Amino acid sequence: MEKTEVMKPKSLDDLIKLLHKLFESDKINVEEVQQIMEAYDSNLQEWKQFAMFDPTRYTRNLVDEGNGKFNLILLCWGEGQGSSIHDHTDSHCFMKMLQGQLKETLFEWPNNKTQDVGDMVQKSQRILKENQCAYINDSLGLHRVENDSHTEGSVSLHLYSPPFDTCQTFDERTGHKNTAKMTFWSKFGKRTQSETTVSQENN
Ligand SMILES: N[C@@H](CS(=O)O)C(=O)O
Ligand SMILES: [Fe+2]
Repeated sequence: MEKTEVMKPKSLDDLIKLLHKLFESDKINVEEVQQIMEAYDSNLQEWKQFAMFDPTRYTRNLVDEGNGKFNLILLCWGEGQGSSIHDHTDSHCFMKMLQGQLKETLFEWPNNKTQDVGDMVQKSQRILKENQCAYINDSLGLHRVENDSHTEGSVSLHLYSPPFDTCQTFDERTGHKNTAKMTFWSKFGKRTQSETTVSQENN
């Protein structure tokens, strides 16, 4: 089978330009987006302005609003920090590693919608390495992401389309579900104000 040439972004700005082009169309090609994000060679100088860590939890830093079609968010994961098990609100989720590693654990949806059902079923687990780009949506399952390094922070770049600001989180032992509001630690390189001190839920 013929392999189509993958465009290689020359910089983070170039990647963002290419993404704007791709998302002009109503139909998005998941593999193409994934390949282009993977083809960007992470360069600290280009994204360090967005990288802000919090000692208590992972941070979400808005990089670009994608003309309303997507959100591009840089996530900073301190040593041992991770997310709870969550869904992605019917959006596409691309996750590109910029620094360090992250462990991604996939879970099945709990099958009883009204009652707690006990331990959630783990489907698979993998380590995401620098420059790799992973993809998930709700039909593939739920996930939890963790930086299990004791010595190094991790940084990842997430693209969500369409954008969303709430998701569902799940208790690993019971399958019990909650709605979480997702907030930004910073927007376009500037620390966001009081709204985040009121609710710092992420997930
Ligand atoms: N989906 C999560 C990060 S992750 O664990 O994939 C978020 O946007 O906060
Ligand atoms: Fe996620």
